[in-house]
Amino acid sequence: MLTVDDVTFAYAPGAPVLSDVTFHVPPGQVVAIVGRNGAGKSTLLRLLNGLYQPESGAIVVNGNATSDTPVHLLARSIGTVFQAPEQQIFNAKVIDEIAFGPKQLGLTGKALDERVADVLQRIGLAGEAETHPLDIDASARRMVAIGSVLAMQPPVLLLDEAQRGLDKVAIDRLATIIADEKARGTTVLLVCHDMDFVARNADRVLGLAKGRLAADRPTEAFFTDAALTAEVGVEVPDMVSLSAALGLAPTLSPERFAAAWMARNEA
Ligand SMILES: Nc1ncnc2c1ncn2[C@@H]1O[C@H](COP(=O)(O)OP(=O)(O)OP(=O)(O)O)[C@@H](O)[C@H]1O
Repeated sequence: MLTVDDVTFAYAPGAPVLSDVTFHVPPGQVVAIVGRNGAGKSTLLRLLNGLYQPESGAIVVNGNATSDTPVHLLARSIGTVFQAPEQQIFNAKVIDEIAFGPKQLGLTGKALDERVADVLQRIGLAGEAETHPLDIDASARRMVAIGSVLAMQPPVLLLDEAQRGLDKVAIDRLATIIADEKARGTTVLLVCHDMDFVARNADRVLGLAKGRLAADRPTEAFFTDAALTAEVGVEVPDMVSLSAALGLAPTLSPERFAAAWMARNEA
């Protein structure tokens, strides 16, 4: 569970980069935060994991107010995969990188081994457990960084452009991981410029424009509102642009697209 209430933040006095931002995300929901470059996404993310404090308003992560929870304790509630996550890697074996976080949480013995084995399998690297993270390809290395956060089982998971640089197989694997986390009741936030990835994985979209929350809609309702996507300044997924190009009602659903296409051809 994540609660952001009326949050305003400025780097310089009198020049807020986020103003009056309010949203709540329940457990088991996947929310994408989208917007133009400079809209305030990374700033919001740093507020959520307690690296910055709001000028006004409040943020509560899994029952912990960011204003009075030290960042290292907050990290137990909110796991962040930063952009360029491979820079978070510092162990000499893939398995040690995955085990590091759970060990810090006090896991030992069978519980630790099972947790690590499960994550290695989920990130597709069970066969590379003993390999040095620098000896696997960039996509796999990124999966190691994602796995090291998953291994902590945070109730809130922030993925900042985690799909960027992944190969096709790894992107599918990440989609499965997101779906599994959702099923486990994790609150998942994606900061993402890839609108096809957002359309495929998010239940809901928050659109930031000039530091304000311009959109808070279910994913399909967001992407099929041309005025809103223009205001937020994002591309629409291929399925929506294809529907529009063919003069069909915009949709993210291949089934609805096919039904509309066939109905028109039969008419
Ligand atoms: N450390 C900083 N000091 C001063 N201004 C900053 C700082 N970091 C970001 N900004 C400014 O705050 C605004 C929001 O930036 P932010 O990085 O949060 O946007 P973003 O949506 O994440 O952009 P991008 O998609 O390019 O990552 C921008 O105007 C940016 O120039």
